[in-house]
Amino acid sequence: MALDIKICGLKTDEAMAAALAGGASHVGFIFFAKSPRYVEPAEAGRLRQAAIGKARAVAVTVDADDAFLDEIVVKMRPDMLQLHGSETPERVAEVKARYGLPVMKVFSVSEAADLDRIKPFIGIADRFMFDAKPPKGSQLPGGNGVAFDWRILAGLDAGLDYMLSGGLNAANIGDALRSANPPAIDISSGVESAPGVKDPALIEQFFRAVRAARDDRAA
Ligand SMILES: O=C(O)c1ccccc1NCC(=O)[C@H](O)[C@H](O)COP(=O)(O)O
Repeated sequence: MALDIKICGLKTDEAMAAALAGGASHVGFIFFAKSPRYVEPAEAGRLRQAAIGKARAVAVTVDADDAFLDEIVVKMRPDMLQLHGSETPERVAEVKARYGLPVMKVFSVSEAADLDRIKPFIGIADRFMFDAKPPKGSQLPGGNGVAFDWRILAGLDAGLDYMLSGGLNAANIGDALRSANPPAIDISSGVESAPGVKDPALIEQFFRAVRAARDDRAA
């Protein structure tokens, strides 16, 4: 089974090139002003050109209003919207209808009971993302480089389409894939040399680690 891989928080041509060279299926752009990964919608629109025909460009927003989403959709032309705030099922449905784009709804989790929160979104969100809860005091709902216990995902319905996210890196991706066998993964801090600074060498190393883990499983 193909594994989708999203590299999130891209801001430079070099990082985009490394993500695409590694085989990213998705590239993510952050529209949350407090994030060190924030990009202006027009700049994301320029950067995402390199991904056309290669990877899906994802706009990551946090409880964004229609005016901001309109600007992002017009200037960036995303292939998908990632809703990383406390959007309700009604809001997810509204966003999908307004833009006609697939929506990925994010849930921060730490224990199996947290997974029940997806129930009202089934049939509305196109995909889910499970990320770690932000550490106390963090200003960011995502991109914190913190992992959760991936084993809680093992009980999910086998057909559920989701991305495993939170604190992944080249050293732990093998464990994550073995523990949860997810259909897709997402990474940001784990391929950075400093907050918001993507390192092409770390991106390459991450893809190598993913391939090695998958080769091990196939052997
Ligand atoms: O990355 C951010 O700065 C960010 C800010 C606000 C909302 C979401 C954000 N990131 C979303 C992502 O999809 C990240 O890739 C995900 O949270 C995992 O991040 P990390 O633990 O650093 O790999």
